[in-house]
Amino acid sequence: MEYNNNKELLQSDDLYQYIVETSVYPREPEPLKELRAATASHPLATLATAPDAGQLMAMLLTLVDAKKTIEIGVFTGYSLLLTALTIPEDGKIVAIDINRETYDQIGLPIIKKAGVEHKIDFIESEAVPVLDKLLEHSENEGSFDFAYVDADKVNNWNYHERLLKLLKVGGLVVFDNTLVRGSVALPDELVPERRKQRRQLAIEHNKTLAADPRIQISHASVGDGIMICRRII
Ligand SMILES: C[S@@+](CC[C@H](N)C(=O)[O-])C[C@H]1O[C@@H](n2cnc3c(N)ncnc32)[C@H](O)[C@@H]1O
Ligand SMILES: O=c1cc(-c2ccc(O)cc2)oc2c(O)c(O)ccc12
Repeated sequence: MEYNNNKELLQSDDLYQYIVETSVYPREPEPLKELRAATASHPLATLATAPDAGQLMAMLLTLVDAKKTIEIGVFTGYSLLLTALTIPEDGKIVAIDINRETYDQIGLPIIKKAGVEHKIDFIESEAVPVLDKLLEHSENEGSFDFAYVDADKVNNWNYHERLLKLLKVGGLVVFDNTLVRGSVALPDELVPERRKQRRQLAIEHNKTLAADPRIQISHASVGDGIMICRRII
């Protein structure tokens, strides 16, 4: 076993390029292309949701007819814009990030131009208190169709517990970065130091999700890995 230094999960960069060039980029809406290009020059550009993971997310949003959604972790807004473009005109997204600078500077002008800003309620805050506030109003319980979690990994279980209460039965929570560039399958000694903590958190979170009887799961090896969780009870 050896450490795969490819940017993506697949063992071949050429295969990843084949997938995005033949199936993802040709179908990617113009505003998302523009946002991906605008994000590329940011020093933290790799934080953005991968376009192949985004395409699967758009399919999931469509399949569950998502109208009311939550997003935790916005950065410049790639996954937020794809959600806003996918849900209906009267759909709503509660978008939470501790810092709105990259959203305001890079994402928002493109989101405004795309005509979907009215669907977004951006809240600049730690996410846990926002979810707790939503749960104080009983009408929010079981009312959301979809949630996307792409923020601080230490809080993933706190998000999961709260989101399960906010989601309808049949609703989805999708967690990003569940495979940490493939490092979850490697012995600790082969993992670069900078990735060890994220890898350990992902291994524990994936294990807990797999044991949670309240959800159906599917672990998809797109982007950096996404865990799709469907509330079943
Ligand atoms: C990986 S980026 C999100 C990428 C985004 N989904 C996209 O497609 O571009 C993670 C974001 O989570 C935010 N974040 C980190 N910890 C947070 C917390 N405790 N509550 C809310 N947002 C947080 C960061 O500020 C950062 O913008
Ligand atoms: O360090 C990362 C890297 C990613 C990442 C890797 C590969 C992709 O195709 C997309 C994204 O995403 C991250 C992330 O979402 C995060 O919250 C922290 C770090 C990273």
